[in-house]
Amino acid sequence: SNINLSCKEQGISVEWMSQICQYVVRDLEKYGICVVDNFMGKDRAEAIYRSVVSMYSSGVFVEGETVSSSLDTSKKVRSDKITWVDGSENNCVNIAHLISTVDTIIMNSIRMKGNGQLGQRTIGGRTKAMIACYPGSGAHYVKHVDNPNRDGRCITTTYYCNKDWDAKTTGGLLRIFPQGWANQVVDIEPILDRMVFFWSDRRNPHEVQPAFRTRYAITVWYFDAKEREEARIRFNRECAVRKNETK
Ligand SMILES: Cc1cc(NC(=O)CCC(=O)O)nc(C)c1Br
Ligand SMILES: [Fe+3]
Repeated sequence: SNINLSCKEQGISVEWMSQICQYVVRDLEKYGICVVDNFMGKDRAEAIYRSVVSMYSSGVFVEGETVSSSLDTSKKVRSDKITWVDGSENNCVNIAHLISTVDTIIMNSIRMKGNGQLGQRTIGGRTKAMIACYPGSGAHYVKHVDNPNRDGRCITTTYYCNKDWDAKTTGGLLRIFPQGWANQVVDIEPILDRMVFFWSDRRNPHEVQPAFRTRYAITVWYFDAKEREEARIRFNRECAVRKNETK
């Protein structure tokens, strides 16, 4: 089947792939969140870390849209710097492999048709990979929902490549407040080679707590085909209305 083909092409073991997909399907259905450690293997994870560090020092990162103009980072909604890659850029060969590995997992997990949420979904594309850098000194991201208004994004996948991260001293936890879990929170340390999958909608409000060391994360969002199409139709209709108004 083409699952085996894509695994062979990418040098991924079919056993590992089917194991991970079972975790993803089970945990997304049950908790709406799935954390997988040792995702790419230590060597490749450290190569990804070196790539993002060198990209950051080459100055390609830009400010994530800041709501408040205040320079004081504690008042900003978010203080990360971001850059978007599709994996073809130079020094991104390992990030390209990360993206294609997540693609294969998402496609296989959908095909496994968990009888719950995943079963009803058809993944229709994804964003590029957004590399975010929280430059330390208290950089954070306030509590938010990735997709509060049905823009099409259904699964958020975030990969961490921070070597020797110790959240006790450097903070930077991803804290998720899963809806329907009373006041339970899920604290996830952004450690090297950790992959997190979670529903992008209102089920998973989350924040990045202040980080006191440079913190990197690579995020790819996967679209639900139907929801994305409906969002596109709404967007085009709103554009048409706006055009009429300005006439
Ligand atoms: C640019 C952007 C990034 C994120 N990332 C996180 O929430 C934190 C993930 C982490 O680094 O642990 N979310 C949204 C809604 C936008 Br937009
Ligand atoms: Fe987010």
